[in-house]
Amino acid sequence: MTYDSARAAFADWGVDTEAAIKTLLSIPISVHCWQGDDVGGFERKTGASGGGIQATGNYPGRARNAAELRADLEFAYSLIPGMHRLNLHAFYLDTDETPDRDAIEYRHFATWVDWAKEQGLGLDFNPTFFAHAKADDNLTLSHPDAGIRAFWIEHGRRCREIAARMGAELGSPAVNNIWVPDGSKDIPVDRMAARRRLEASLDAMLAGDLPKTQIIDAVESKLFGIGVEAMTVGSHEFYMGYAIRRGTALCLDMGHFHPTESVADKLSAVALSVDHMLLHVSRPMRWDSDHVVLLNDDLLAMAQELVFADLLARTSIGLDFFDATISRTAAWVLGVRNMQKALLRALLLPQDRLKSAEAALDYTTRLVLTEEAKDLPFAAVWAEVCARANMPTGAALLSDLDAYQASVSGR
Ligand SMILES: C[C@H](O)[C@H](O)[C@@H](O)C(=O)CO
Ligand SMILES: [Mn+2]
Repeated sequence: MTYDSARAAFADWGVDTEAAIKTLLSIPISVHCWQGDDVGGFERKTGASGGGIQATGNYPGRARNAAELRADLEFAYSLIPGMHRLNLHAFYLDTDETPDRDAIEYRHFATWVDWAKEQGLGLDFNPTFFAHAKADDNLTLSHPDAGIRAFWIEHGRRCREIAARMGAELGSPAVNNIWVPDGSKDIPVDRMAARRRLEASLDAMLAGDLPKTQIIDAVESKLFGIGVEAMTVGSHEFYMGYAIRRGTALCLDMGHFHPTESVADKLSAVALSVDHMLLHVSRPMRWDSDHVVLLNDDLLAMAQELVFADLLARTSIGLDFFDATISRTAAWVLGVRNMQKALLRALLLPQDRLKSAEAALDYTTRLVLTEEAKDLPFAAVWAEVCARANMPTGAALLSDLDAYQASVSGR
């Protein structure tokens, strides 16, 4: 179907495709750097990821340094319509120096900022509380040892300063997301003490106001991880309460809840108590497996909630998956484009008619419209978005992805 016919088909439903395209192109997606190198980071001395997160697979082409990662990202962005962000973890510093985590400084990330300026990207940031000897107990900010807690507090404090400087340099606040792996493999007897220590460490780390125009602090909960099956210190209830008490943003990772829970359903509930939300868009399979996101029901529901609940302006959309069994650049491109397709579909739905039917308790109309709308020509509008950006769709996308993959597979 041509775009003009699609536009007319949507107009019959009272939907303006041009308005939908304009909104879609205004939504930045924060692309996670860690898909490009299997969450390895570029410190010159780390071992395994630890913290219960691990990429599996050995596909050729992993980025081995910041320059390779930037080249891979540039390629990925070249196939993603719109202007986006990069989500950088602290252990992706770009320097010949070997500062420990409690000694990193802005200058160790300056090349990333220069590059982001050149590319017109925003930056987001994350302290890295894993892949380090002082995280080997799967305890960091909640560690019983005050010295270890102090080390991680200093790391987190420095990361906030770095993130704020990035935000200032780029004129767009950096979301600084805090995820710690802390937990217990077997049943603990003093959960309260661990949670009190985490709260106190977070308070120490987040002490001192930084301008909201430069940084948005966020906290990320998790249900469980490998090696911390019995208890995660930073559970959902812990961080939801913390975000409300301390006024931070709350990160909802789609892989960090029980598999039967709908993370989309949480958005409107959380939004009543928390000003800003961060999404880690992911695809858990049986557990927090971080598969590449598909255009599936979970993603469509998430996008629909963002649009219908009018939450786009106060939700940062980040991705969090890593698959080393396929081309890493293809994983990025596919994942981001799927998020965009889901948003576009939500923007193209007859929102007002659906909401009116629901408000009138006319569930028949709501169901019929919902189901019939599934036949609308969304693909033609997406193809138009890509054509205007000079980017391929369909099988032609694969040729571009394959060609780039071939150029890096000798790494
Ligand atoms: C690398 C990320 O910080 C990490 O994936 C975290 O966000 C997470 O989701 C851990 O399970
Ligand atoms: Mn996450």
